[in-house]
Amino acid sequence: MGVNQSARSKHHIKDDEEVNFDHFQILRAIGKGSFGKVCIVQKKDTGQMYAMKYMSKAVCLERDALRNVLREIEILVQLDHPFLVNLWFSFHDEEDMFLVQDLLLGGDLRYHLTQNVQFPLEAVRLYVAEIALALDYLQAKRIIHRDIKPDNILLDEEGHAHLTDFNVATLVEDNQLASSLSGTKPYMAPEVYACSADEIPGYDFAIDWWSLGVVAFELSSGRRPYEIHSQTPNKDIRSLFLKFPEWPSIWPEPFLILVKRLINPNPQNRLKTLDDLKALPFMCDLDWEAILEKSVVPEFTPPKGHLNCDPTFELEEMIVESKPLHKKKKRLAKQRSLREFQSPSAEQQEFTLDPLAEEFTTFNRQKELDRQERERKEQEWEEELLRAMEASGSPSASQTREFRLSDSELPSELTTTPVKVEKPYVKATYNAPSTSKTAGLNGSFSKDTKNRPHTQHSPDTKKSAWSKSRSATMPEGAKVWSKSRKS
Ligand SMILES: Nc1ncnc2c1ncn2[C@@H]1O[C@H](COP(=O)(O)OP(=O)(O)OP(=O)(O)O)[C@@H](O)[C@H]1O
Repeated sequence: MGVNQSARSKHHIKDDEEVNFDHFQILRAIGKGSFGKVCIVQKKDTGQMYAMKYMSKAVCLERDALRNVLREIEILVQLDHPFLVNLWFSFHDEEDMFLVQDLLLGGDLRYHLTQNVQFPLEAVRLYVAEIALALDYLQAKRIIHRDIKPDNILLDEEGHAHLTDFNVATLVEDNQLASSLSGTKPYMAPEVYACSADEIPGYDFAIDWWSLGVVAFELSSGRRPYEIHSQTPNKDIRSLFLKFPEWPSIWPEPFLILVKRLINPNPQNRLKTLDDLKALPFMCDLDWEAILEKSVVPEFTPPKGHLNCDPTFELEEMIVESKPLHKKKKRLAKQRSLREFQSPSAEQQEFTLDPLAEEFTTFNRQKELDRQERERKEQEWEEELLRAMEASGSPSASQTREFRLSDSELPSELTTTPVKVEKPYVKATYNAPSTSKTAGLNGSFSKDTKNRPHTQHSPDTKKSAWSKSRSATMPEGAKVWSKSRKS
């Protein structure tokens, strides 16, 4: 479904307008998670397609999951990597919170496992390399994902892997450890369980590399190294880790070494850096630059011609859903006009349902990219001007630069100001300092184990990494929604 040029200009969004639900055309439902649903959308002004995940505020509140979503968004706005599912926009309305992300049409690895795809080792090698690049990037930003599993690795149409779902991710300060029992049981590292049993003070990035090892094992054999399910008691899981897994005998030695180094119960001896991975015999002849540029062709290409997802999501949204997304506009308009006739106290009630609304981070990556592009062009223009002046015998570039105003001398809203000085004319460019806003999340995030099979989330009680990360800087496009609560 295309949006032609005139239709796009009709949908032009003003610079000062916040992105919202009306800016997207809903195309079809493609997925469902514990708290939200996912559909394909098209941005009306640009025609660009995205995946839009939307979560009911009421449901999240009821299941004590609101803080996790706010936290996920705060982490996502800081990230941009070829092997992550990147966030483009986040916003909310009275009913839902929306995350608009890269659209990955190749399906998740869990879907392909259930379709009995037998991944060749070459394919697994590339997944490991791509996810390892993403982990290395996250590690540099001090983020532990904590939920690496086939369900959270989405393929694009060519078959490249992208890590998603930062719902239980955490940000740790230097020399700090994470400590909560978070993740999905069969993929959780031994030290996560040991920490929950109070035997160790915490764990670090090494847990993500363990999970990557479990994923590599599963993709290459169709089973996991240890027989662990969501109901397996933690103490039984811990005794399972005392034995070595049964390694498939058909695996070639270099691949076996890779998996053994990842699934090492001792985090000190585990493979946990990109450099260590690159040095392994199974990985050492890879062209890592080409991998990062996605120019290595994946061995497994997701089937084209049909959506790689369960088709029942679409039917469910159309038939069963009591608040279907495609009827949202009408529904909200009706509710809003109804509210106009209600007492202010009813309006207050709405806000009591939405206690964290003021901490929601609205985000617009497009705006940020546009700003960067504008700055790049201004910079180019200035350099060209200086070159031309030098060539024509005008004051040298260094002399000319003396005429530039410093940032502090210019009004903050100024982007480009021609300034007249003694001849020749000099253009002073205001290079806006990268502004940062501080996230306003309070406290730790909550436990929401009840309705989420295989997944446990709980607060990092032994330290408050997240509360420390409250001062994390965010890109220009991010801002904390600041509508004051009516109380
Ligand atoms: N960016 C995306 N592009 C394409 N499909 C997606 C995208 N994000 C999610 N999906 C699909 O939608 C499904 C549901 O996604 P969602 O993140 O809500 O669920 P989940 O990871 O299973 O959530 P949870 O772990 O919270 O239960 C995924 O399994 C995936 O197949």
